[in-house]
Amino acid sequence: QCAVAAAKARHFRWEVSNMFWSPDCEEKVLIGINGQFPGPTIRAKAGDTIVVELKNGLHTEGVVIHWHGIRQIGTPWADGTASISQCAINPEETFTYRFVVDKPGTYFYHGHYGMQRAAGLYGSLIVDVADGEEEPFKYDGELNLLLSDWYHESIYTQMVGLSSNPFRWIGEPQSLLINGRGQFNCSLAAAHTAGAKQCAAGGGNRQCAPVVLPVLPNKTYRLRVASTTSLASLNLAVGNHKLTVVEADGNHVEPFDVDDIDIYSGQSYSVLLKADQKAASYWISVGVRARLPKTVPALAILSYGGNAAAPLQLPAGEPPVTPAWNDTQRSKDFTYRIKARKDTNQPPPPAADRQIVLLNTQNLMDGHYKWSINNVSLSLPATPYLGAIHHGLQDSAFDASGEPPDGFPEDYDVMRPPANNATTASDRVFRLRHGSVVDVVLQNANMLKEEVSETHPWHLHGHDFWVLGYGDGRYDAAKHAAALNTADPPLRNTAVIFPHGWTVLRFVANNTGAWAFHCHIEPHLHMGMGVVFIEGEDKMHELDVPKEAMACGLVARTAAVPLTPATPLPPSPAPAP
Ligand SMILES: O=C1O[C@H]([C@@H](O)CO)C(O)=C1O
Repeated sequence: QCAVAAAKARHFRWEVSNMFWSPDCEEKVLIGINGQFPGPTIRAKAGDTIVVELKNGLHTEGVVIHWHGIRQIGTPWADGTASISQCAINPEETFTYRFVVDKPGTYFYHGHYGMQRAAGLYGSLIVDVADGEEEPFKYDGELNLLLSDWYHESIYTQMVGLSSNPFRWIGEPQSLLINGRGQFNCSLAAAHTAGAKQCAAGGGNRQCAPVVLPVLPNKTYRLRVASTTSLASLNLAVGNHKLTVVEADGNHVEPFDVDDIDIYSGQSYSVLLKADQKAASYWISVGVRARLPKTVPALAILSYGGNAAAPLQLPAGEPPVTPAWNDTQRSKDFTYRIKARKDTNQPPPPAADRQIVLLNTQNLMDGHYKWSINNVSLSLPATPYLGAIHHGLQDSAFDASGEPPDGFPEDYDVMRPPANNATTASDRVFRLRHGSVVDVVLQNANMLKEEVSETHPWHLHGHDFWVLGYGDGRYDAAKHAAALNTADPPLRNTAVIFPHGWTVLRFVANNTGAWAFHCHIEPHLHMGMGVVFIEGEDKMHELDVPKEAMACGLVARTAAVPLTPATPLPPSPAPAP
């Protein structure tokens, strides 16, 4: 009886606003929630309903919040993606998100309108197992690390640069943040100099004081690590401690031991750490991977003694050095080791109904830098797809005359810069048959620069997918399909493509909605690096979409002429005495 009654609604009343803050000891303006940065942590149990009444307290711009990793089964309008699942919430308006967190795991939430995530609009979302359930691994305590990167330039300056001709790239971040805290001034010195260590004590500024994680000797801790960086791929290492990886993106993985973990934007991990060392404290380093770093590592402190209020003992010795940014083989070795946990594994369907190949290229469009998928750069429509289809307005709200290309020419050389730079922008969508099994081949390619290909973490909304395999060069089904892993592939919501490489994913298109699938690097998405999947188009008119979610574009106009509302059922007559 108790187990059934346990699921509950958890209410949050939030106001988003701009505020002065010093995340890396330099004062800037960022986007916070209820006066906090990062935003408040949501903690719930699997099966709970989360209700967030979100007031937009920004002065002149809309806002939405995406609940990253939550599948929104039956509530696609609560996915929080502007132009896709809802209209941006206007200043002074309040919108209520209501959704079920169906699966335990380490998640986070963030803005999904323009580049608001990079302005600091994010926080942790942690879902514990339901009452009476247990994780398949044991630990005594938990530590939470939300990783991000931080730019001193405002997101407006960044966005204007990205869309200008000539192009102005945002460059590398000024600081890396752990739970919203970094130390820019210290990072001017090498992170391991004595001065930096002093600086790492925070210089008395509460907002940029380093994170101290209290542990008790011989206890085992679950470190929850999530990355919501705008650009940086990261590596996390804890001095003198091994880590055992047990969870990735809200799914169990077969445990394996490592010295450090790579984590790409949009991903999360749980790692177990045994506090089995002798000193009073140890450094935790978070460093940049996959791009030539111009940002020094962020530092936090693992403090034995268990009392966060005790005077801080800076660790003796050097912080651990995270692996070289360009040791791609090491990143591949780590990533390829991630497999579904044996005793909780649910293997994927053995075959797909449809394969979509997505070629990732950097292109020029009328002199503007774009990222395109099969030579098409995503441009979002004024009317959210979900609302447009719900109202039967496909033909006028976006280009519904066809799908974007689902492959690229046989003779295209993924190792050379694109010969044809005439990319086009489009708001076309892929329409997936409800319940069909879809394979996506993400194909990386050369940039406009010779010999360069970058790492991209792709994130799917509304689903987890199985990662069936990775490889180098061009994916060739005849050569590679047989070797894909359909036995114990990990379930994830964000998977990386390595430079000049490919990654194959499989998912079941059984969640009615409009779902973004995109590179989680904020400037890359802004430059068009994504696609949209429409699932259950024929069922979308049945959805109970709150009217306030759709008060913009063509749907705002139809809302003035109300749809024929379903006649409410009359109240049941009182039973005869
Ligand atoms: O999108 C990008 O643009 C720059 C560079 O390619 C052009 O300056 C870069 O490193 C990206 O990831």
